[in-house]
Amino acid sequence: MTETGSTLLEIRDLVKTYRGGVTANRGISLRLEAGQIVGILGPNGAGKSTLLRQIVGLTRPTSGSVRLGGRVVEAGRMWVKERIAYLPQHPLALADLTVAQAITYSARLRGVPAAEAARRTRRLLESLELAPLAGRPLYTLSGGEHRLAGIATVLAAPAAVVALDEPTNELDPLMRRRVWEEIRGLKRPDRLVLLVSHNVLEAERVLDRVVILHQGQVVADGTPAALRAAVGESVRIAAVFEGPPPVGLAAAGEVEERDEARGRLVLRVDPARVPAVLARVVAAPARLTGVEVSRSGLEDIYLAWRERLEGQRRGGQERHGP
Ligand SMILES: Nc1ncnc2c1ncn2[C@@H]1O[C@H](COP(=O)(O)OP(=O)(O)OP(=O)(O)O)[C@@H](O)[C@H]1O
Repeated sequence: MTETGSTLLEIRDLVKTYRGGVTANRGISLRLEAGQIVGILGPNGAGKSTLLRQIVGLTRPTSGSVRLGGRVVEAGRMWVKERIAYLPQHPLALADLTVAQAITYSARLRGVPAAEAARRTRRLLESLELAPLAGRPLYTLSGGEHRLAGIATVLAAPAAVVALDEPTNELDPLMRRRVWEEIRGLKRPDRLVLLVSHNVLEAERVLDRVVILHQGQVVADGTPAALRAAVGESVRIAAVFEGPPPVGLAAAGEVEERDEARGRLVLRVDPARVPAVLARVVAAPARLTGVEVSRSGLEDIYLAWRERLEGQRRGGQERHGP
């Protein structure tokens, strides 16, 4: 947990048990600071959306609290609406409005003057390539178009806390890139951007801090660099051969993937071993058609944490973390 004087959002011992008995969050405590973009990652059902909905005040915690600037967040309060902008995973609001109306309305709702709201609407329609859809009601849009329109409504008047649930879900690669640029552009010393994403590789480029949830608990929390160091720095060597990959190029524990049919061999090695292993890959008695060497990224960190947790569960251990 990061301890500084500039905590904007304080989450204490948050527990959420839904009617029906599913416990989605089991005692989450976090201090989140302004000036950061924080990613909440974790497998399906880990409790990410539940956490986000409690943070924005839409889901009431079973116990524990969420405080924004020291005040308990409660749904429907004007001060909460003014300070938190939220993109839900399945947006339903404003469905009868046209794309342009929804963006403008959202800006006006947060107190943006009419002329400025119109200017922002034009800019967002342009940058997110929504101009051809400006006059279409939201309910007529495709999944990806709807998501882009939702992002535009949030960006029209970004608040002190911007909470985005899967902002790039259903978007094509070009629009994903645009949206990541817009998210990066949201970073300001007085604003906290929180996002849930499964696009770990893309998220990594914008995140200052990563919180990994697993079964409703925080299992890792830190900068991407710190989390990388915690799981051990390693280098990934992905080689493609014509025909089945040769054996014996690396130690058994270093082989992450072997695909006989595609001739693909993925190794994960200690940085000091890279020259020796690469030399063997290149000198192997099979035609090498491609090789890619990369440092471990957030996706690897994430997978390593999952492996570790599953190992602990199999071993019947109670303790989480490295
Ligand atoms: N309204 C609800 N009523 C009952 N159970 C719910 C409700 N919403 C979520 N859950 C359950 O709570 C758990 C956590 O769900 P949540 O949506 O927070 O996970 P998530 O990490 O966001 O998952 P995903 O990545 O699949 O979106 C899941 O087991 C889910 O089925």
